[in-house]
Amino acid sequence: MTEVARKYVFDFDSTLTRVEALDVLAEMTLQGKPNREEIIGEIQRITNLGIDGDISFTESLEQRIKLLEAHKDDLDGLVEELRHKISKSIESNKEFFEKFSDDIYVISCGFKEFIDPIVKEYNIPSERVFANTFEFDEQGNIIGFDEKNVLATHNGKIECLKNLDLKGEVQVIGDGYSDYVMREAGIADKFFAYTENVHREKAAEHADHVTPNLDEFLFVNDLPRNISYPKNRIKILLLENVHPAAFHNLSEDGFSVELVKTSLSEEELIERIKGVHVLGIRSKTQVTQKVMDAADKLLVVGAFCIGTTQIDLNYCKSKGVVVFNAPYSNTRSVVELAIGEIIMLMRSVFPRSTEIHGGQWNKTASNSREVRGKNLGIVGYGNIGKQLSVLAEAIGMRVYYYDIDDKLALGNAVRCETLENLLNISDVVTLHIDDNKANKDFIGERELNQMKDGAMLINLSRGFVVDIDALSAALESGKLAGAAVDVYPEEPRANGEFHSKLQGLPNVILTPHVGGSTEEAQRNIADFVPNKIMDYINSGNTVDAVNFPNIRLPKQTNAHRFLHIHKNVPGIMAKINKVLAEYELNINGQYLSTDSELGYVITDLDKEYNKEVIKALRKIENTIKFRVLY
Ligand SMILES: NC(=O)C1=CN([C@@H]2O[C@H](COP(=O)(O)OP(=O)(O)OC[C@H]3O[C@@H](n4cnc5c(N)ncnc54)[C@H](O)[C@@H]3O)[C@@H](O)[C@H]2O)C=CC1
Ligand SMILES: O=C(O)C(=O)COP(=O)(O)O
Repeated sequence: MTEVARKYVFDFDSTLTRVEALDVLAEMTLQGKPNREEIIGEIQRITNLGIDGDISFTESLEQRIKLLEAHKDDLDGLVEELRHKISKSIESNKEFFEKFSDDIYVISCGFKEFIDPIVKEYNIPSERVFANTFEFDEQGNIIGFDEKNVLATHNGKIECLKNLDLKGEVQVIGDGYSDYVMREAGIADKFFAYTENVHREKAAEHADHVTPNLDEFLFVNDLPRNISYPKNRIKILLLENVHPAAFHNLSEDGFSVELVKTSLSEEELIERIKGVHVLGIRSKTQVTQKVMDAADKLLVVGAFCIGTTQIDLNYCKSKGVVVFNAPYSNTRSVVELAIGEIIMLMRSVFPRSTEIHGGQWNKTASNSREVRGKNLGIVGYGNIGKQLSVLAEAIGMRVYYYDIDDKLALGNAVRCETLENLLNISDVVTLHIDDNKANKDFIGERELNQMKDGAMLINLSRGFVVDIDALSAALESGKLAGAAVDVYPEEPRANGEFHSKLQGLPNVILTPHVGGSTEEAQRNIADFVPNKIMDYINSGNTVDAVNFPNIRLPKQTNAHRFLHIHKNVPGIMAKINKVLAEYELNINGQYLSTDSELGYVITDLDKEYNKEVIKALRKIENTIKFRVLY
């Protein structure tokens, strides 16, 4: 694996560190000055002009140093600051710098005074750091730089590298055009545009390879690295307009994320799923067997909602694909909408509103009632049902509930033994049963007839739960005095035209599946689900997975982690450990979680391993998926 002859030439600013050091120095030295912002802006502008090669580098340096008004004493503070600003993937790959120390060089147009102490911690000695040096006056003020240094001149890096006369293949890793020119001049063999901190078009355009982090660089060169597969190679496809924070959270962690506003049809998804490692959906997208069969790289499906029956959970499991959802993030939003709708329906607010919008003043108390003292029947006493129970009591309703499971009654809520009991006594019936397909037509003609005359029905659960024909008939006949419906048997994939039998009926509130669509809920989901996804991809954790044995793993440093997903048949563990023993691997820790169909075993190893072991582990009969984490 070790290429003895290869040399690695790193840029410093915005490559090894996340920042341009002189910008940081400016922030420090200009503190408290009235025109600070202006000067910092100017320094950044000059820095960029220099980096992109639009003004000569010497010129850029001169102008900046003048504006800086820095002193020798400021440099200690700067170094301290830079220590906390090492690029994330550089920091996590210290091992590479240790192992290849002799072959690593820094060529920078920055200054040795702050570069040396930083890169020293990465085993790069001062003699392999090529950079400018400051000139100070007697008081220690920085007044200039050593103009004889080639690095103070335009394209000085070319000259510097030439003088070094390095043997073997020379690879340059940097973010700027000044790094690329070494390759253009033919002195370096390859240029890697390093975009972890800043993406400079000019550098990327000319690169042999754009590397969004050091992991990618190490992967391409097959060098030792902290994670076995660079995160930027992990593709995440987020459908159905999930909150932009999800995009931010996942991109921040280094993944390649694509956002699509709408849901996709099965055919479209089959087309798009190829090469995708993580799929994010909401309630609309159907993850069917055909979709799964087309998914050649899929590791995780994230449902950015509560419901998961749009996903073939078992088939996902059989393919080793873990599914997460957000079981609580939008609960409160649904509950608040239910409370609002109960009041709106009982007061006939929508008919009054429609009349007045049409120019009709109709002040009347008929069919307008308080909710206080009325019976609320909650069907499905789960997370939503229970929270609704508490809030409804707080506004004076008498709560009854029905659930197939035994559920503890909260507050003064009263459990009904049968659905019929509940339907018989409720002034408002609200549905919060889960999205299990067995709940299809749960409320049909018979159940509607069991309701009190003039009662109201709310459905915020799933469209297929209510027989819409029967509901519209009950409303038209006056059996029911109103309804609020948020979910429909057929819902469009994108915003646009929509038709339902319920349209135009009086005292019927129709909403387009927005029970969980609040800014707060969507924001919460955009944190919750990506955290689960990242936890699985980065560490192998499956806590809260809906279709997979749950396991929380200890964090490992300086270890290798193998994830092995297999059918739960006798003897697999023995086979795995036999292979590990054959390759003389020392096991640091091993964790197993199973259900009746599937086994998930995680093995931590404490030393380098022969890559052949991976092939051998993959070959074990009944293996579903195998992944090396780091
Ligand atoms: N409109 C919207 O935007 C949203 C809709 N939902 C839907 O709300 C529903 C409830 O969500 P959660 O309370 O979080 O679910 P949950 O799983 O916590 O509660 C569901 C409850 O329904 C009960 N249940 C299931 N089938 C039943 C049946 N046939 N008869 C009586 N009880 C039954 C279960 O035992 C459970 O207690 C789900 O269908 C979910 O998809 C959730 C969020 C937003
Ligand atoms: O959370 C759920 O189950 C919902 O029904 C909300 O779905 P949505 O994310 O709005 O498509």
